[in-house]
Amino acid sequence: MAEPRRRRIAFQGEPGAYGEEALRVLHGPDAEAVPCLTFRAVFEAVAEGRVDGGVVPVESSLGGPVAETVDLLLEHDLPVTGELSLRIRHCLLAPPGQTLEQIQRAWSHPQALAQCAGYLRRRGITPLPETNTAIAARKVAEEALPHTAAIASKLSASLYGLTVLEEGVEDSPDNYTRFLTLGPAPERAWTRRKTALAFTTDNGPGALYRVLSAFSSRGLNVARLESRPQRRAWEYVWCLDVDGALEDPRVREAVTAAQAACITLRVLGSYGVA
Ligand SMILES: O=C(O)C(=O)Cc1ccccc1
Repeated sequence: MAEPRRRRIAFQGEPGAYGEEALRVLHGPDAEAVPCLTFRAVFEAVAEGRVDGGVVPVESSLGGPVAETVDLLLEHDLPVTGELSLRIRHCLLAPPGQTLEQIQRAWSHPQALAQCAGYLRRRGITPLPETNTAIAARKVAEEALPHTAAIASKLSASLYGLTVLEEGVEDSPDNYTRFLTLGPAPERAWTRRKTALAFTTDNGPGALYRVLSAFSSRGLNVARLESRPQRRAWEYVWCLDVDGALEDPRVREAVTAAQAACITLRVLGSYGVA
Protein backbone atom coordinates (compact mmCIF):
# COMPACT_ATOMS: atom_id res chain seq x y z
CA MET A 1 0.00 0.00 0.00
CA ALA A 2 1.26 3.50 -0.81
CA GLU A 3 2.65 5.55 2.10
CA PRO A 4 0.28 8.40 3.09
CA ARG A 5 1.61 11.66 1.67
CA ARG A 6 3.26 13.95 4.23
CA ARG A 7 1.27 17.15 4.82
CA ARG A 8 3.09 20.20 3.46
CA ILE A 9 2.68 23.12 5.87
CA ALA A 10 3.96 26.64 5.17
CA PHE A 11 5.61 28.90 7.76
CA GLN A 12 7.29 32.30 7.52
CA GLY A 13 11.06 32.38 7.70
CA GLU A 14 13.73 29.73 7.41
CA PRO A 15 14.63 26.60 9.36
CA GLY A 16 15.03 27.50 13.04
CA ALA A 17 12.16 30.04 13.01
CA TYR A 18 9.65 29.89 15.85
CA GLY A 19 6.93 29.39 13.24
CA GLU A 20 8.57 26.10 12.28
CA GLU A 21 8.65 25.00 15.93
CA ALA A 22 4.93 25.85 16.26
CA LEU A 23 4.21 23.90 13.07
CA ARG A 24 5.98 20.81 14.49
CA VAL A 25 3.99 20.98 17.73
CA LEU A 26 0.70 21.51 15.89
CA HIS A 27 1.10 19.12 12.95
CA GLY A 28 3.58 16.60 14.39
CA PRO A 29 7.15 15.72 13.39
CA ASP A 30 6.15 14.12 10.07
CA ALA A 31 4.76 17.29 8.47
CA GLU A 32 6.89 18.81 5.73
CA ALA A 33 7.75 22.41 6.75
CA VAL A 34 7.66 24.74 3.72
CA PRO A 35 9.54 28.02 4.31
CA CYS A 36 8.06 31.28 2.90
CA LEU A 37 9.70 34.70 2.88
CA THR A 38 6.69 36.68 4.19
CA PHE A 39 3.44 36.13 6.10
CA ARG A 40 1.59 37.14 2.92
CA ALA A 41 3.40 34.36 1.03
CA VAL A 42 2.16 31.84 3.62
CA PHE A 43 -1.46 32.98 3.09
CA GLU A 44 -1.06 32.91 -0.71
CA ALA A 45 0.53 29.44 -0.72
CA VAL A 46 -2.46 28.10 1.28
CA ALA A 47 -5.05 30.03 -0.79
CA GLU A 48 -3.56 28.75 -4.07
CA GLY A 49 -3.37 25.16 -2.83
CA ARG A 50 0.43 24.93 -3.19
CA VAL A 51 0.59 23.65 0.40
CA ASP A 52 -1.87 21.80 2.62
CA GLY A 53 -1.89 24.44 5.35
CA GLY A 54 0.00 27.23 7.05
CA VAL A 55 1.04 28.36 10.53
CA VAL A 56 1.34 32.07 11.45
CA PRO A 57 1.96 34.01 14.69
CA VAL A 58 -0.98 36.26 15.61
CA GLU A 59 -0.23 37.67 19.06
CA SER A 60 2.57 37.91 21.60
CA SER A 61 1.99 38.09 25.36
CA LEU A 62 4.77 40.71 25.62
CA GLY A 63 4.73 42.40 22.19
CA GLY A 64 0.96 42.47 21.49
CA PRO A 65 -0.82 41.69 18.23
CA VAL A 66 1.05 40.77 15.05
CA ALA A 67 -0.86 43.37 13.03
CA GLU A 68 0.25 42.03 9.66
CA THR A 69 -1.22 38.58 10.39
CA VAL A 70 -4.48 40.06 11.71
CA ASP A 71 -4.85 42.15 8.52
CA LEU A 72 -4.05 39.14 6.31
CA LEU A 73 -6.73 37.11 8.12
CA LEU A 74 -9.23 39.88 7.33
CA GLU A 75 -8.08 40.16 3.74
CA HIS A 76 -8.25 36.42 2.96
CA ASP A 77 -11.02 33.90 3.31
CA LEU A 78 -8.97 31.11 4.90
CA PRO A 79 -10.54 29.41 7.93
CA VAL A 80 -8.57 29.36 11.17
CA THR A 81 -8.42 25.71 12.25
CA GLY A 82 -6.21 25.54 15.34
CA GLU A 83 -4.28 27.51 17.92
CA LEU A 84 -1.11 26.99 19.94
CA SER A 85 0.37 29.18 22.66
CA LEU A 86 4.14 28.60 22.44
CA ARG A 87 6.67 29.64 25.10
CA ILE A 88 9.33 31.69 23.30
CA ARG A 89 12.86 31.62 24.68
CA HIS A 90 15.17 33.99 22.81
CA CYS A 91 18.97 33.84 22.62
CA LEU A 92 21.55 36.46 21.72
CA LEU A 93 23.60 34.81 18.96
CA ALA A 94 26.87 35.93 17.37
CA PRO A 95 29.57 34.46 15.13
CA PRO A 96 32.23 32.52 17.07
CA GLY A 97 34.91 34.76 18.60
CA GLN A 98 32.61 37.68 19.49
CA THR A 99 32.02 38.39 23.18
CA LEU A 100 28.89 39.80 24.82
CA GLU A 101 30.70 43.06 25.65
CA GLN A 102 31.53 43.63 21.96
CA ILE A 103 27.91 43.51 20.73
CA GLN A 104 26.48 46.89 19.69
CA ARG A 105 23.50 45.92 17.49
CA ALA A 106 21.15 42.98 17.07
CA TRP A 107 18.99 41.93 14.11
CA SER A 108 15.68 40.17 14.60
CA HIS A 109 11.96 40.17 13.83
CA PRO A 110 10.26 43.29 15.34
CA GLN A 111 8.16 41.07 17.64
CA ALA A 112 11.28 39.40 19.01
CA LEU A 113 12.97 42.80 19.46
CA ALA A 114 9.87 44.05 21.32
CA GLN A 115 9.99 40.99 23.59
CA CYS A 116 13.64 41.78 24.48
CA ALA A 117 13.39 45.61 24.46
CA GLY A 118 14.39 46.03 28.14
CA TYR A 119 17.34 43.64 27.83
CA LEU A 120 18.65 45.41 24.70
CA ARG A 121 18.30 48.83 26.37
CA ARG A 122 20.17 47.70 29.49
CA ARG A 123 23.00 46.28 27.39
CA GLY A 124 23.11 49.34 25.09
CA ILE A 125 22.41 47.15 22.02
CA THR A 126 20.63 48.84 19.09
CA PRO A 127 17.67 46.78 17.75
CA LEU A 128 17.56 46.36 13.95
CA PRO A 129 14.46 44.89 12.24
CA GLU A 130 14.66 41.81 9.99
CA THR A 131 11.79 39.83 8.49
CA ASN A 132 12.30 36.74 10.66
CA THR A 133 14.45 35.55 13.58
CA ALA A 134 16.02 32.65 11.66
CA ILE A 135 16.70 34.86 8.63
CA ALA A 136 18.43 37.32 11.00
CA ALA A 137 20.54 34.46 12.43
CA ARG A 138 21.59 33.21 8.99
CA LYS A 139 22.54 36.73 7.85
CA VAL A 140 24.59 37.40 10.97
CA ALA A 141 26.41 34.10 10.39
CA GLU A 142 27.02 34.74 6.68
CA GLU A 143 28.06 38.37 6.95
CA ALA A 144 30.04 37.96 10.22
CA LEU A 145 30.03 41.73 10.79
CA PRO A 146 31.85 42.87 13.93
CA HIS A 147 29.76 43.96 16.95
CA THR A 148 26.63 42.38 15.38
CA ALA A 149 24.32 39.71 16.85
CA ALA A 150 20.91 38.19 16.17
CA ILE A 151 18.04 37.45 18.52
CA ALA A 152 16.72 34.02 17.61
CA SER A 153 16.16 30.46 18.83
CA LYS A 154 18.83 28.13 20.20
CA LEU A 155 18.07 25.85 17.25
CA SER A 156 19.06 28.70 14.87
CA ALA A 157 22.46 28.88 16.63
CA SER A 158 23.23 25.24 15.83
CA LEU A 159 21.78 25.43 12.29
CA TYR A 160 23.83 28.48 11.30
CA GLY A 161 26.98 27.95 13.38
CA LEU A 162 26.50 30.81 15.83
CA THR A 163 27.55 31.04 19.48
CA VAL A 164 24.89 31.50 22.17
CA LEU A 165 26.14 34.59 24.05
CA GLU A 166 23.14 34.67 26.35
CA GLU A 167 20.02 32.54 26.68
CA GLY A 168 16.56 33.62 27.87
CA VAL A 169 16.99 37.31 26.94
CA GLU A 170 13.22 37.98 26.74
CA ASP A 171 12.00 40.58 29.25
CA SER A 172 9.78 38.15 31.15
CA PRO A 173 9.53 34.37 31.50
CA ASP A 174 5.84 34.88 30.68
CA ASN A 175 6.71 35.20 26.98
CA TYR A 176 4.24 33.30 24.81
CA THR A 177 3.22 33.66 21.17
CA ARG A 178 -0.13 32.48 19.87
CA PHE A 179 0.12 30.74 16.51
CA LEU A 180 -2.84 29.90 14.27
CA THR A 181 -3.19 27.16 11.67
CA LEU A 182 -4.80 27.87 8.29
CA GLY A 183 -6.17 25.09 6.10
CA PRO A 184 -7.34 21.65 7.26
CA ALA A 185 -7.36 21.18 11.05
CA PRO A 186 -4.35 19.31 12.42
CA GLU A 187 -5.25 15.82 13.63
CA ARG A 188 -4.48 16.12 17.33
CA ALA A 189 -6.07 16.46 20.76
CA TRP A 190 -7.33 19.92 21.79
CA THR A 191 -7.78 21.30 25.29
CA ARG A 192 -10.72 23.59 24.49
CA ARG A 193 -12.49 25.35 21.62
CA LYS A 194 -12.64 28.96 20.53
CA THR A 195 -14.50 30.91 17.86
CA ALA A 196 -12.93 33.93 16.15
CA LEU A 197 -15.12 36.66 14.64
CA ALA A 198 -14.51 39.88 12.71
CA PHE A 199 -17.25 42.52 12.62
CA THR A 200 -18.06 46.15 11.90
CA THR A 201 -20.70 48.26 13.64
CA ASP A 202 -22.12 51.71 13.10
CA ASN A 203 -20.39 54.50 14.97
CA GLY A 204 -23.28 55.27 17.33
CA PRO A 205 -23.41 55.09 21.13
CA GLY A 206 -23.68 51.55 22.47
CA ALA A 207 -22.94 49.76 19.18
CA LEU A 208 -20.05 47.75 20.63
CA TYR A 209 -21.90 47.30 23.91
CA ARG A 210 -24.79 45.61 22.07
CA VAL A 211 -22.41 43.15 20.38
CA LEU A 212 -20.63 42.33 23.65
CA SER A 213 -23.87 41.86 25.53
CA ALA A 214 -24.83 39.08 23.07
CA PHE A 215 -21.98 37.09 24.65
CA SER A 216 -22.14 38.28 28.28
CA SER A 217 -25.91 37.67 28.52
CA ARG A 218 -25.27 34.00 27.62
CA GLY A 219 -22.43 33.62 30.11
CA LEU A 220 -19.83 33.36 27.34
CA ASN A 221 -16.28 34.60 27.87
CA VAL A 222 -14.77 37.03 25.37
CA ALA A 223 -11.09 36.01 25.33
CA ARG A 224 -9.81 38.83 23.09
CA LEU A 225 -11.11 42.03 21.53
CA GLU A 226 -9.01 44.09 19.18
CA SER A 227 -9.63 46.76 16.55
CA ARG A 228 -7.93 47.18 13.19
CA PRO A 229 -8.19 50.28 11.01
CA GLN A 230 -10.24 50.08 7.82
CA ARG A 231 -9.54 51.95 4.61
CA ARG A 232 -11.83 54.83 5.63
CA ALA A 233 -10.28 56.99 8.34
CA TRP A 234 -11.43 56.26 11.92
CA GLU A 235 -13.54 53.29 11.02
CA TYR A 236 -12.57 49.96 12.50
CA VAL A 237 -12.96 46.22 12.10
CA TRP A 238 -13.27 44.48 15.45
CA CYS A 239 -11.72 41.05 16.00
CA LEU A 240 -13.28 39.07 18.82
CA ASP A 241 -12.45 35.60 20.17
CA VAL A 242 -15.07 33.89 22.28
CA ASP A 243 -14.47 30.72 24.32
CA GLY A 244 -16.54 27.85 22.91
CA ALA A 245 -17.23 26.10 19.61
CA LEU A 246 -19.71 27.31 17.02
CA GLU A 247 -21.47 23.93 17.36
CA ASP A 248 -22.32 24.92 20.95
CA PRO A 249 -25.92 26.28 20.72
CA ARG A 250 -25.09 29.12 23.16
CA VAL A 251 -22.23 30.30 20.95
CA ARG A 252 -24.31 29.96 17.80
CA GLU A 253 -27.18 31.96 19.33
CA ALA A 254 -24.75 34.62 20.59
CA VAL A 255 -23.21 34.98 17.12
CA THR A 256 -26.68 35.34 15.56
CA ALA A 257 -27.62 37.95 18.18
CA ALA A 258 -24.30 39.79 17.66
CA GLN A 259 -24.89 39.76 13.91
CA ALA A 260 -28.14 41.68 14.41
CA ALA A 261 -26.14 44.47 16.11
CA CYS A 262 -23.46 44.60 13.38
CA ILE A 263 -23.16 45.98 9.87
CA THR A 264 -21.00 42.99 8.86
CA LEU A 265 -19.96 39.88 10.79
CA ARG A 266 -17.72 37.06 9.64
CA VAL A 267 -16.65 33.87 11.43
CA LEU A 268 -12.88 33.59 10.91
CA GLY A 269 -12.90 30.10 12.38
CA SER A 270 -14.11 27.83 15.16
CA TYR A 271 -11.17 25.75 16.25
CA GLY A 272 -9.31 23.79 18.87
CA VAL A 273 -6.67 25.20 21.20
CA ALA A 274 -3.67 22.88 21.69
O1 LIG B 1 8.89 32.76 13.58
C1 LIG B 1 9.82 33.56 13.75
O2 LIG B 1 10.96 33.21 13.99
C2 LIG B 1 9.56 35.01 13.64
O3 LIG B 1 10.43 35.75 13.29
C3 LIG B 1 8.23 35.54 14.08
C4 LIG B 1 8.20 35.48 15.58
C5 LIG B 1 8.95 36.37 16.33
C6 LIG B 1 8.89 36.29 17.72
C7 LIG B 1 8.12 35.34 18.33
C8 LIG B 1 7.39 34.46 17.57
C9 LIG B 1 7.43 34.52 16.19
